[in-house]
Amino acid sequence: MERPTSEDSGVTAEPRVLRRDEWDTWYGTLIRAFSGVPESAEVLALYRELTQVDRSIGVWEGGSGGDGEGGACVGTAGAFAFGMTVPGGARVPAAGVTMVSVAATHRRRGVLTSMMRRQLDDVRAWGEPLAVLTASEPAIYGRFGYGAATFVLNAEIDTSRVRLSVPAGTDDVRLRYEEPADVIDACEEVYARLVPGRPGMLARRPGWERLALLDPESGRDGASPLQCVLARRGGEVTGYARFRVRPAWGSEGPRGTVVLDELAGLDPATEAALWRFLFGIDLTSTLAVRGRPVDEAWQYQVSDVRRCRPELRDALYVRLVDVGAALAARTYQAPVDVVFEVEDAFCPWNAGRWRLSGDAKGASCERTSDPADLALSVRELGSAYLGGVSLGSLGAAGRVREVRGGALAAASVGFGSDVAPWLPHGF
Ligand SMILES: CC(=O)SCCNC(=O)CCNC(=O)[C@H](O)C(C)(C)COP(=O)(O)OP(=O)(O)OC[C@H]1O[C@@H](n2cnc3c(N)ncnc32)[C@H](O)[C@@H]1OP(=O)(O)O
Repeated sequence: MERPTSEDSGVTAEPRVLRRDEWDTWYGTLIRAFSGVPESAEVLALYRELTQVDRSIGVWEGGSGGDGEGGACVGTAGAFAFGMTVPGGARVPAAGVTMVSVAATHRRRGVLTSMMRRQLDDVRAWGEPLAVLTASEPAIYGRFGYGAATFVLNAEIDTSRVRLSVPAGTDDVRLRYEEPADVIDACEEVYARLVPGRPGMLARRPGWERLALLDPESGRDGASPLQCVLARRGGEVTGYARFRVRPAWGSEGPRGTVVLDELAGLDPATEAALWRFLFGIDLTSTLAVRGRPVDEAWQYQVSDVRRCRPELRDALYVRLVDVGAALAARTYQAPVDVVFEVEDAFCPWNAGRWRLSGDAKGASCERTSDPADLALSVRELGSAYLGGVSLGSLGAAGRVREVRGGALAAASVGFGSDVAPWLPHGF
């Protein structure tokens, strides 16, 4: 089917960098594309502050000036400057693609495609080897080379029936209610210490810690304001949980729900103490958790995992913007020496053959004219990059072609990660 070009559909403007004074209009376009329900003033103010305008683009149509000035904003996209942990613990610059929208009046005319083109060219020019995002719909970004790389666990735990067995040392952990804002620095310190240990975690940029405290009444869905419990061991802060409680009463009595927002612990005993606390809050019978790591310990401590109703969900999508730099930035849990034949129609600078040699200490990845061992698209490399999706599984799905026998299994082991990659919060 022939598609109108951006020119014959009336969208003539190319994406251009946002100006600070255009933010309200630009953000208004985004909000409308997400249904138009207004955000609270505090949420709006924080996002205005966090937006990196010099890394944000918009498409403006019908303005008087040559650059579309004064026209309508019909497309938006931003790219936070993040540092993301990769296997081995290095922090790699990653553009956090965000706030993507196209006005419904201008959909399916190539506006998103033009923004993705501009943005990936920019990310490359900034020297950032990775672009990452969470997708409103998984079908959108594969064509631009993004692959689903991390998954999260959601659960609705029936705490009236499920018991938790905790490891030794759990009773040494002391918990205390605190005002969330009063202990934000202590919580951030815990968070920062966890970042290098898990691929996919993002070092928080200044100001991001305040996102976790935003608590507009409209977002509570009948639950309490945000509550916080701080964990200490031997006087030192070792973890925290932020949560809400939604009360409910049935004919049989109380059946409230604890809704977990965030939980972090520096050691297994602290984590277990926090989970035990959440399981046991009086007048509740459900613990609702979303977006947890897929390998989190509580799953192996419960008496009945089925009554926890676990559910997997795709989370972080990864795009290798510079294949060589990205693959060389992580380590490999078993030695790898493999030539990839990479297909990348959207970022052709990545296409062709690359030799990756590496182990648990480091890696190099260079262009080569040697014959290929494995053939795949950049999207599969993105999926496998953090060790959360195995190259072997992608091969079994027909998405990686093994050219040299044995190469797939060897590379698959090397790319794995002992700790499941995890993105703790959206952006
Ligand atoms: C990281 C984030 O911010 S995720 C948030 C993404 N934004 C939203 O979901 C808000 C609501 N939706 C929108 O604003 C728009 O529909 C967008 C941004 C998803 C798509 O914008 P458009 O300008 O319509 O996309 P564009 O015309 O460039 O489409 C390019 C291709 O992607 C396809 N496509 C676009 N959106 C979708 C979708 N939601 N599902 C499946 N395919 C899609 C198009 O059909 C087209 O395919 P083709 O090249 O085979 O013809």
